[in-house]
Amino acid sequence: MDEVIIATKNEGKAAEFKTMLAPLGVKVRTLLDFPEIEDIEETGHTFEENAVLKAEETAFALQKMVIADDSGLSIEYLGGKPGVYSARYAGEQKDDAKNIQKVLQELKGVPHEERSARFHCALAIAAPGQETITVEGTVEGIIAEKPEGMGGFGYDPIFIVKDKGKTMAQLTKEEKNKISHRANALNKLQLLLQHEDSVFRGNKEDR
Ligand SMILES: O=c1nc[nH]c2c1ncn2[C@H]1C[C@H](O)[C@@H](COP(=O)(O)OP(=O)(O)OP(=O)(O)O)O1
Ligand SMILES: [Mg+2]
Repeated sequence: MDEVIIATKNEGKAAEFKTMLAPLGVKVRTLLDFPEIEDIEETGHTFEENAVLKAEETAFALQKMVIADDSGLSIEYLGGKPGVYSARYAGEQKDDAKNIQKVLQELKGVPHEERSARFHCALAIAAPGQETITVEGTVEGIIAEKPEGMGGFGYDPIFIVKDKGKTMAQLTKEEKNKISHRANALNKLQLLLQHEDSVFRGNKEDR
C-alpha cells in the first residue's frame, strides 16, 4: 500500500490523517485532491452506515481503495444529538462556530455532571470488488461551558477530554492524535489489516 485515499473534504480530518499516517510512509490524498467527485449524501442513520456510503461510492468512482471517516459528537443530555447530524447541526452550510453556539445554548444551565459526551469516528475501507471493512473509535468527554483553545477543528473547543481535563482544542496536535476517536479507530483498522493481510488481495470469494 503506497498510497491511501481518504474520502473526505474536511480539511481538519485531512490534516490529521496525513500526520497519523506519515510514519507508515504512505502518500495520503483526500477528496480535496479530486474536486470532480461530487458531495456524497449522508443518508445513513449511523456513523458506520455513512462511512460505508462515502467509502464505497468513492472507491467505485475512482476504482481505487479508499478509506472514509464519518464522525461526530454525541451528547448524553441531548439523547445522543447532534450525532450523525453533527456537521450540519446549526444549518446546511456546516459552520463550526454556529454548531458550537447551538450546543452551548441547548446545555445552558445544565450542571457539569450531566454534560457527558463522546466523540465517535467510524472508518470504512472499501475497494472495488472487495468486502468493505468498518471500525469505530470513541473518546469520552464533558461539554465545556464556553469554548477554550485554538487547536483542532469542529467541536474541539467545547469538548473537555475526560482523562486530560483540557479541551481537545487545548491539546497539541501530537496529544490529540494519540487519544482521539479518529486515532483509536485508525489503530483498530491498522491492527485488523495486519492480522488479515489477505483482505485486500484477491476477492472475497477467495477468502
Ligand atoms: O476530531 C474532531 N474534533 C471536533 N469535531 C469533530 C471531530 N471529528 C468530527 N467532528 C465533527 C465535525 C463535524 O461537525 C462532524 C463530522 O461530520 P462528517 O460528515 O463526518 O464530516 P464532514 O462533513 O465535515 O466531512 P466529510 O463528510 O467530507 O468527511 O463532526
Ligand atoms: Mg460529511
